[in-house]
Amino acid sequence: MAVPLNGQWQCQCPPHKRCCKIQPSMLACDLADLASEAKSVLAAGADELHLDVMDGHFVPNMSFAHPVVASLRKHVPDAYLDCHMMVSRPSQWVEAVAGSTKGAGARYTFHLEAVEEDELDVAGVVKLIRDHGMQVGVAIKPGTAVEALSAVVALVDMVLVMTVEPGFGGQKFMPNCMPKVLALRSEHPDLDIQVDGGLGPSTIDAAAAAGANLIVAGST
Ligand SMILES: O=C(CO)[C@@H](O)[C@H](O)COP(=O)(O)O
Ligand SMILES: [Fe+2]
Repeated sequence: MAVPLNGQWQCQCPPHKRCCKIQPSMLACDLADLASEAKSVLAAGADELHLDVMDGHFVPNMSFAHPVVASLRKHVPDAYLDCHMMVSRPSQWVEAVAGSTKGAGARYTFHLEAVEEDELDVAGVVKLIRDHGMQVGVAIKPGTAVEALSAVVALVDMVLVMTVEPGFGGQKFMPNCMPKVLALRSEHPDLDIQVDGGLGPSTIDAAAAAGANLIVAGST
């Protein structure tokens, strides 16, 4: 949890690897006023900014992409940018996103389901992201079994367990995804586990009890 300290927001978690963070999804804001919306959630204590990039192919919706992220970065040079890449062939955008997020740190979270057979394999995508200086997240959709992550979980910094079908904000939290969080947490006590979709006051407890420590919240 972040609290104000000497005019800045400081994380109060003990100095172990796992820390609880709230990551507002900027998809829910007035995108025509993205910079001031971002500054306002950071001033209110948001730990990181969650940026939902959608390509209209991997998901049936489009949002914004790296040119917008690059413009936003100039206004929030100190913010950690948590890029949730809902895109097909995730390796193709690594260089562009690395360029647009340069600064205080960024994570490139790609969907396991989006990696195509004729691009790099999953380990190759992870390496590419690291080689470009970003942290790595891997995401799974509600219908993807947690076992699909077994070969990749040791390679990444974070796992995102989607709690709605990716593509739209404002959907209902799917509690039936919690056993996946529980299974990951029991195997990986120090892993950063993110949940995304329908999180708010009435659902955050279930997610935290299952072991999620990174909470994305858009419409809430
Ligand atoms: O990735 C996504 C949707 O695909 C999310 O990040 C949503 O934008 C979260 O919004 P709420 O469900 O909290 O309204
Ligand atoms: Fe997201």
